[in-house]
Amino acid sequence: MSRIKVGGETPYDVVVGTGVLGELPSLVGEARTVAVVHAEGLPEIARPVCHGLTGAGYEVHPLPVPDGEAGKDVKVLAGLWSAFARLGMTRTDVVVGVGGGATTDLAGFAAATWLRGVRAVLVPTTLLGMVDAAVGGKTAIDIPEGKNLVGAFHPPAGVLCDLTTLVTVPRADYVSGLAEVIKAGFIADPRILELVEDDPEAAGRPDGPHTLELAERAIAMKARVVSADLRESGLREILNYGHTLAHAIEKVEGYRFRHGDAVAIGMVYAAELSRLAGRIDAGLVERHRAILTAVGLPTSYVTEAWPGLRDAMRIDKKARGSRLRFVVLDGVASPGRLEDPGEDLLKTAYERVAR
Ligand SMILES: NC(=O)c1ccc[n+]([C@@H]2O[C@H](COP(=O)([O-])OP(=O)(O)OC[C@H]3O[C@@H](n4cnc5c(N)ncnc54)[C@H](O)[C@@H]3O)[C@@H](O)[C@H]2O)c1
Ligand SMILES: O=C(O)C(=O)C[C@@H](O)[C@H](O)[C@H](O)COP(=O)(O)O
Ligand SMILES: [Zn+2]
Repeated sequence: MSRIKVGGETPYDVVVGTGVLGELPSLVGEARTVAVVHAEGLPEIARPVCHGLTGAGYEVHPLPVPDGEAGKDVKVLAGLWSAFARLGMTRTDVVVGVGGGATTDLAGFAAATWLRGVRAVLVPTTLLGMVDAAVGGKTAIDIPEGKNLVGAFHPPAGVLCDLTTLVTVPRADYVSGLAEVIKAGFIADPRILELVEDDPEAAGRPDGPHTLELAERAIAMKARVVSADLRESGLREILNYGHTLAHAIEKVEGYRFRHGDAVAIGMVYAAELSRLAGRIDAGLVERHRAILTAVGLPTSYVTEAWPGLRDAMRIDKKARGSRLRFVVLDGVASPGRLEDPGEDLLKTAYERVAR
């Protein structure tokens, strides 16, 4: 078991290991009521969490929410607020979020907004949730106008990553999580890229020889970044590599497209932009395609979708007024920004990603 420290105004631990559920009460700390927000399709994963907390003396209330992205919805959030009111949740009580990144984003936002903020402890049960979504305090829901447009920075009080939960994750969802691990490799940790390239098949399995190391490396990278810049005033933007196009794809797909798959395509797009801007060579762009393809991630998207995607990108959170800003690379582990690239560059880069 390892404990990765996240610093900042409200420091917390990310506990990572196999069979570590017993650590949960120590992360929850003092509370009377614990509301366990979990994906409704995962009762068998929520049950041991609730059981462990009840055994530790808490008053535990399971609150099932729609699975996946369907849960990141204002009506679902309002349902949680009503449930918290019925339970009489006070500022000393705790929300525990159990599930994939979508469920922990929702649970975190519910905690951020209830009574203007109560503690959230997150128990991510997908690779993507462990290495990215549950760490760093970004919480959000989607609206038809765009992805994660309503949310808050609300760091969790603790994160528990029990790798045993990964064995039931559908393969496509596991591989989708690898996109964020690979993102961590390109922006900050070349060793991640080497580990995946050495044996892409093993990287795509939760029982692969390097699963723990890959997860720990990605979490440690994110912990370093968010410890220094919780509110994304600069450095934290690097975590958004590939996300400008990714969020546009998710929006035009009505949020029925896996986040990590969209990030994979978005990273190839950002790499193409980097190359067209003269910042990296073609070899590094091809390295993106090769590693993503090797693990089974998509690297291209529909040609005709460009006008809709271009429109959707206008509302990207990194934009300043009408000026788009992209995270690009100047090399592996050397992220930079590309300001207001111009329509020709944006379209030409897309043509290289289109199929
Ligand atoms: N807050 C952040 O910093 C941040 C970072 C990255 C991604 N995200 C968000 O995370 C979401 C994507 O997360 P995700 O890829 O985990 O998707 P997800 O939450 O939609 O989960 C994918 C599917 O796996 C199921 N599942 C979860 N755990 C399981 C398990 N142990 N066994 C079997 N099935 C399981 C879920 O019910 C769902 O159907 C997106 O909404 C994205 O925007 C947030
Ligand atoms: O933590 C961050 O910061 C990230 O950008 C991580 C991303 O992987 C994640 O998808 C995040 O939710 C995107 O944030 P957004 O601010 O672009 O909605
Ligand atoms: Zn992401």
